[in-house]
Amino acid sequence: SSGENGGGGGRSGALSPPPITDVVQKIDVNPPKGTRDFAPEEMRLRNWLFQNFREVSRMFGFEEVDFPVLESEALFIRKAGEEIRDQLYCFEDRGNRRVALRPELTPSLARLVIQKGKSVSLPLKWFAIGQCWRYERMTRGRRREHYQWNMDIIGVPEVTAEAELISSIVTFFKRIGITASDVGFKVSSRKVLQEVLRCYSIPENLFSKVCIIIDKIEKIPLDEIKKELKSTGVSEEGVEELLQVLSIKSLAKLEEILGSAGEAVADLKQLFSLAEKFGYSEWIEFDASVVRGLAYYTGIVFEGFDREGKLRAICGGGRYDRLLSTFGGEDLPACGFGFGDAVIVELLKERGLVPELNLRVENIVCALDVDLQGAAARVASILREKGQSVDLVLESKPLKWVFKRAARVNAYRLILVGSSEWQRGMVSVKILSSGEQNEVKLDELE
Ligand SMILES: CC(=O)Nc1cnc2ccccc2c1
Repeated sequence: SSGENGGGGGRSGALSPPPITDVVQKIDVNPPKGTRDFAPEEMRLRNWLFQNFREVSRMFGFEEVDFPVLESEALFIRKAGEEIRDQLYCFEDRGNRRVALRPELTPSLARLVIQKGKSVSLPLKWFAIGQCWRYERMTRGRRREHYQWNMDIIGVPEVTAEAELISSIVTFFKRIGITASDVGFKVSSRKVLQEVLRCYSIPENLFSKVCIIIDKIEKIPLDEIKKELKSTGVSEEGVEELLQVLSIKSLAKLEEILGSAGEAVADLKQLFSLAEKFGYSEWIEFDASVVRGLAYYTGIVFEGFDREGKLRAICGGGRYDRLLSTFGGEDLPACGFGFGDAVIVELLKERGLVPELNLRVENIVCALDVDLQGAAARVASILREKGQSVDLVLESKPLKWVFKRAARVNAYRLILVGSSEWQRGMVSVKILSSGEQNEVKLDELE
């Protein structure tokens, strides 16, 4: 506590002890449970990841958008029994409004599309990278926040949109050294379930609930799944038929069961043929058990998985043609995906693909005595005006310290401002890798 609060404390000598109000109780310097800090090394990796997200989005002609991390709770209240709903980070604000930290980006995107209405021309190709939140009991020790890359195409009913989205993710994986032998995409369509449920005259409004239950098929025991399905109103026979269909791993088999007339088979055949044209056939496989855990998907769904089966889904997405109308907007065909920043880093570590990202400063500039500090500042400004990075030594330090600092910031060269050279308008430049040192006129420094 310095002079500003009048009382004692401050730096000058041993005055009276600071008034009791100034003593801050020891605070916990760790971030809140389930959240992370990004110190420089972690931030470099995050920036590298996001730069690749952005570069791929740009290559696919997508425009970046963003939304508030705080949204009206109503945006996320869905009654399909999703996990994301149980873990909503929601509260009442000082204006007595029910608000929530967004658990995903798609509803915000839908909201903005409706808000823009006729003023935007279709198709929209938007991407966002945003922090998403969940509140879950820390018993599971899982994170409460992560960053998600989303890409969405609004206004395209054809499967070409889903094929384009998968192509963008494949492009991303290839950019960071991940191959089709590392990961794959399981692809299916919710229309498969829809067509089966129709055979058993299950009412449409149960469709989302059934999907959410089925999404848990690998997470909870099978008889629990059956129980939940029956309590939702699916008949014994319907449950058996559903589970039968979900185990299909080939499109041909699916066609045998569902026939060739339905949209599910037609969409999936088109997707696989487009995948061939895009050149990523070896990345995708049909798997009828993929339904994804978000209520609003209506068609093709897909998820990226690691072929060693050690990690959770890397990314996931699909078609959600009804989401806009649930917000009172005009229905618009839409599809998109979410790609989290956590599992991918685990995968990169597993595969030894985390890049070496060292801080590199081009110059470290140091005055050799205290009355040359101004001269050193001038040298730093000249270099910075040329767009160069400079770590300017801000206090008088022994040369030993300066060399240590130069190594720490991984400087390319050390520029020393000494009085005899400065009299002659020169500075001393040392290339730290080779040790080569020479004097350079100030106005010839580049
Ligand atoms: C692996 C991981 O951290 N998952 C994660 C972490 N935080 C979240 C926060 C909101 C929604 C989903 C989330 C998912």
